[in-house]
Amino acid sequence: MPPALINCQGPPLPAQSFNDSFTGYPLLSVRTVEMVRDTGIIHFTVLFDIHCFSSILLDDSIHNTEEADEEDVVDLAANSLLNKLLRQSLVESSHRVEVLQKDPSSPLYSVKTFEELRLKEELLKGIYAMGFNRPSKIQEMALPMMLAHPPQNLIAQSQSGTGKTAAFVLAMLSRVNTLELFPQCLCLAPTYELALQTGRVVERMGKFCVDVQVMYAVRGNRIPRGTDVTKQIIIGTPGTVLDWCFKRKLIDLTKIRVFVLDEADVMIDTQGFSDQSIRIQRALPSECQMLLFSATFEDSVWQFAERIIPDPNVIKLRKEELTLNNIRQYYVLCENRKDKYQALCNIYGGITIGQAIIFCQTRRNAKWLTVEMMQDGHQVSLLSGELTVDQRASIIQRFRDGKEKVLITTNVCARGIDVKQVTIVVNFDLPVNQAEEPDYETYLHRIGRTGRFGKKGLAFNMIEVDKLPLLMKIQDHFNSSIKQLDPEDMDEIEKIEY
Ligand SMILES: Nc1ncnc2c1ncn2[C@@H]1O[C@H](COP(=O)(O)OP(=O)(O)OP(=O)(O)O)[C@@H](O)[C@H]1O
Repeated sequence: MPPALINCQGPPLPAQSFNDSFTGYPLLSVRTVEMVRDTGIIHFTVLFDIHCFSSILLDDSIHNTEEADEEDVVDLAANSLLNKLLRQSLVESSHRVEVLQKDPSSPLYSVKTFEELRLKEELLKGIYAMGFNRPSKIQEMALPMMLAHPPQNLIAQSQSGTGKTAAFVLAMLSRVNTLELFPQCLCLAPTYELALQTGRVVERMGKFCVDVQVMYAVRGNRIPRGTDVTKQIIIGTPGTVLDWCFKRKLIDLTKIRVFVLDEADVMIDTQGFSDQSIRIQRALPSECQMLLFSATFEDSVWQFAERIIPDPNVIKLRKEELTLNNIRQYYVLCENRKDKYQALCNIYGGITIGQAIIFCQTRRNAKWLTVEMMQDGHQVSLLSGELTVDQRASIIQRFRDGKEKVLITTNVCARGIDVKQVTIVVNFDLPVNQAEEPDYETYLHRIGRTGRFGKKGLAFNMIEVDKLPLLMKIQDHFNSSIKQLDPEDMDEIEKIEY
C-alpha cells in the first residue's frame, strides 16, 4: 500500500505531534514530516501509512491477493506482549496455590505482607511506589522461597497477569550486591520486546535502588568484545545472551547468582531457544538460583522445566476455567457469505447489542465484513494479524473504551484478550483446524469469554449448510445445546434477551 500525503499549514510542530494527533486513528501512522518555511507560513508535508480497512476502501485489488486469504496463526510472543500492554491490574484466581516442595519436610512459609520479607528499605519503597499493597496469591508462596537462604530453585506456573514478573524482579533486585560491578542476575526472555517489558519493571521497582543497573542483551545492542560490563542485571534473548557469554566474553556465567527463564511456554515454541537456554544454564555455577516461569503447563513445558531447573520447588496456580454454562448459543443456516451478512444484520437490528466481537476464519473474510458493515454505517474496527502489536493494543483499547461497538477479528485475538463488556460473540465462520475438523479449544476461547464472572452471554454461529455437521460435533463435544434461529423471524429474534 503506497503511503498517502497530506499538505497542511500551521505553527511549527515536532514530528511527534503529528504522530500524537493521529493516535485517535489507529489505522494511520506517520512515516515522515517535512517542514518548509515560506514567507512566514510553515508548510508541512506529512507522509503517512494507512493500515487495515482504510486500505481496502482505497485498493480493491486486495480481494485478489493471496495474502488477504491468510488465516492468522496465533503468535504466542505477540499475544503475551499484547497482554502486557493492555493489562490494567492483577488477574485474580479463585483457586488455591498448589505447592510441591523439593523437601516436603521443611516448613512452608507464606507471607501476607511485603514487610514480612525483610526487604531493603529502598526496594520496599519501590514496591509501594508501584501501588502494590500486598503480595498477590502466587507471590505469597513464591516470594519466601525465592528469597530464602540458601537460595532455592523454583518452577512456577500461573496464568498471565498473576504477578510472576514482579516476583522474580523483586528476587533479582534483592540479591544484587551493589558493591560489585559485574553481571549477577541473568533473565532470559523470548523476544526483544518482552525483554524490554521486564526491564521496565526492574526500572520501576528498582527506582530507589540507585546503584542497581540493567542492561539488555538483545539483537542490535552491539557491545564491543572485551567491554567491561558493569551492570548487575542482564535481560536478554537466548541467542544474544549466548553470544555475549561465549563468543564476546562480556558475561562471566560463573558469577551469576540468579538465573531466570521467563515465559518458558513461549520460549520452547521458538526454534532453537530451548537448546540455547540449556547451554547457558549448563555453564552456571551450582549455587546459582534458578527460576522458571510459565503461563501454561503442557507436558512439553514441564519436560523442558525439569531438564533446566535442578531440584526445584514447584508452585502452580490453576486458571479460572472457561465454561459455556452461562452462554446461550444459536446458529443460523445460510447459503453463502452475503446471506450470513444479511442474517447478521437482522440479528443486529432485532436485539439491542452493547458490544460484540465477530470472528472470521481468514483475513480476507474479516476485511470483507468490515467494509460491508462500515458501508452500512456501523462503527466497527478490524483487528487482524498484519497489524503490529502496538496497533493491535490501540484498537483493543479503543474498543474497550467503547469507541467502536463491534470488533471484527480473526483468531489473532481468540485467546486471552479480555473486554469485560462484550456480551455477544458471533462466529461468522466456525473455527476449524487444518484437517477441517472443529477446533473445540478455539470455540471455547472465543465464546467462553462472554460468560465470564457469572455474566450471561449470547453466541451466534453463522453456518453454511455443509458445515452443519461440524456444528453438531461442537454441540456434542461440549454437551450443550445450540438452538437454530430463523433470521427472517424478527419476533423470535426480538424475544432473545441478555
Ligand atoms: N502484589 C501486587 N499488587 C498489585 N499489583 C500487582 C502485584 N504484583 C503485580 N501486580 C501488577 O499486576 C500486573 C501483572 O503482574 P505481572 O506482570 O507481574 O504478572 P505476570 O504473571 O508476570 O504476567 P505475564 O505472564 O504476562 O508476564 C502488573 O500490572 C503488575 O504491576
